[in-house]
Amino acid sequence: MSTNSERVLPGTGLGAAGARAWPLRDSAHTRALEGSHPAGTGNRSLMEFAGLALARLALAVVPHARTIWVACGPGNNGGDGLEAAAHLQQWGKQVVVSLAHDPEKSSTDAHAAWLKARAAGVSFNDHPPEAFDACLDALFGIGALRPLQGAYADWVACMNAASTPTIAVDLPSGLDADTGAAMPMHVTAQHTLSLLTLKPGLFTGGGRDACGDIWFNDLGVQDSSPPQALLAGPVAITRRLHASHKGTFGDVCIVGGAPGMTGAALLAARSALHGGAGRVFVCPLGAPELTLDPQCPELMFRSFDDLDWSAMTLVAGCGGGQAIAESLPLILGHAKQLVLDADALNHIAHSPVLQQQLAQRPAGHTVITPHPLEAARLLATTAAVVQADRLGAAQSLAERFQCVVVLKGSGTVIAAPGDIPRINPTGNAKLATAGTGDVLAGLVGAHLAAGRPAMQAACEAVYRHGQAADQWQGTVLSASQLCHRT
Ligand SMILES: NC(=O)C1=CN([C@@H]2O[C@H](COP(=O)(O)OP(=O)(O)OC[C@H]3O[C@@H](n4cnc5c(N)ncnc54)[C@H](OP(=O)(O)O)[C@@H]3O)[C@@H](O)[C@H]2O)[C@@H](O)CC1
Ligand SMILES: Nc1ncnc2c1ncn2[C@@H]1O[C@H](COP(=O)(O)OP(=O)(O)O)[C@@H](O)[C@H]1O
Ligand SMILES: [K+]
Repeated sequence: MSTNSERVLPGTGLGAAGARAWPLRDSAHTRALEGSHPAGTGNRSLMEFAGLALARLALAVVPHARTIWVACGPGNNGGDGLEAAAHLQQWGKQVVVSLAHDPEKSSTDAHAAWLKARAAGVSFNDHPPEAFDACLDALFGIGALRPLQGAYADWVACMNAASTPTIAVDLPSGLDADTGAAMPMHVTAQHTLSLLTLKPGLFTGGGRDACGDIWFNDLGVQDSSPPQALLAGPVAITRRLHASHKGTFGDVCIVGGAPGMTGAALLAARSALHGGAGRVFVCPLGAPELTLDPQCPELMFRSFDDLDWSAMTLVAGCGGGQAIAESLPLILGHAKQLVLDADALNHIAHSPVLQQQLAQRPAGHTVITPHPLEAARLLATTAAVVQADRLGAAQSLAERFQCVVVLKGSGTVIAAPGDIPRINPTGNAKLATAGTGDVLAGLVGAHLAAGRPAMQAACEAVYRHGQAADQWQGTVLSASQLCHRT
């Protein structure tokens, strides 16, 4: 029997992380939606649809499994697991269910599912079977609020230690559905079936590592209300008009590269060039004697004081060190379009005057690209706080500084004032190497210079940057190599 769920990540097609954009909905919205469809569709409850979808997915991804362990929690997530257990047992599998609660005290639907599982001949055991071919994590979904302890913690440890696949019901137990923050004890699944809605926490922070492949089943409920976030879709290929010239694609100027960090400016510049900018200038703050990049002779080197950059897109801060500080008032005041990265952001974080200047720039012309620590400095908090709610942190930065924010890391978040935040589906840990952020800043500059609105420029650049890493065949990807492939 084939699955009736859709695979969201990884998408199908060459290196495609996400084949299309998906609406993401948080747990408060999900509960409200559930409340408006208490009986599901037809005569079946949502839990019955969920259980059938789970059983069908299990059969599709582990078709040869004979013994399936279903670990069920006390809430409706456990109920979904019991529904699936009944189906799998009826389809000839040996199903062992573990419960650590009194099923007589469950919700009406979960109690009915327990009765069904018993009637189907499922075995019940307080301990996991000695050997199992697959496991369903039906411990906790959107209702898990506290750290997992006792039998639940033991079962999570057992799932994570097993060499057989785990399929998480709705979300991996111990993962926050809204933020992607993972509790110290959480399930690391090979597959996750998100039910009724796709939750944002699956795609950012700890989500990607905890979920494995991500699947979705809407349980037959259509929802056209505005989402709380969007999973960004693929970038449309733009055709270059025949009658175009280098001026059509805009000028990018890279200001950065303090002593010892000239490479950061060069990486950003090469990336802007390969990303499609018409002309790229470099103002190396720490190496005025530098007049040529032999590996990229297209780049033009100028002194920042002598160049008329007023009509260009500026990318400021890559390897900027202390040297970028004195230029920032001028840049913030006069750059037409601006990307701020690294040390530019660190200086702004320490200066209320620069912060005010940033917030007062004309709307829609500025993109900042902090990693979590840079974001924390700007918000006067810690990287751990930022990581605990990446969507919230990015949106706060966007509102506070009135600009587009690219909060980098696993599941990069792109936010703009008054807009729905996006989570980028592309990219992987091959990008976790020095200089890839400089490449991204240059690429955002190229997309801005080509005339894209700031939010679109940021989303496109982040998607392409990650896609290049997803399509890279080698195990190691250097920033220099990445520049050429975006
Ligand atoms: N909503 C929907 O649209 C649909 C929902 N569906 C499914 O229902 C799931 C949500 O169900 P849910 O609301 O019952 O929450 P769930 O995640 O089972 O956990 C809550 C229970 O766990 C307990 N508990 C929490 N932490 C604990 C801990 N550390 N250690 C021990 N106990 C702990 C908590 O106890 P309490 O806090 O009340 O003491 C409560 O009893 C959802 O993810 C999806 O799978 C689908 O069937 C159909 C559509
Ligand atoms: N595990 C990962 N998954 C996806 N993207 C990642 C991962 N690790 C790093 N990246 C990406 O790599 C880039 C690193 O940027 P940054 O931390 O600024 O590095 P640097 O300052 O050395 O250039 C960002 O675009 C980030 O999103
Ligand atoms: K679960």
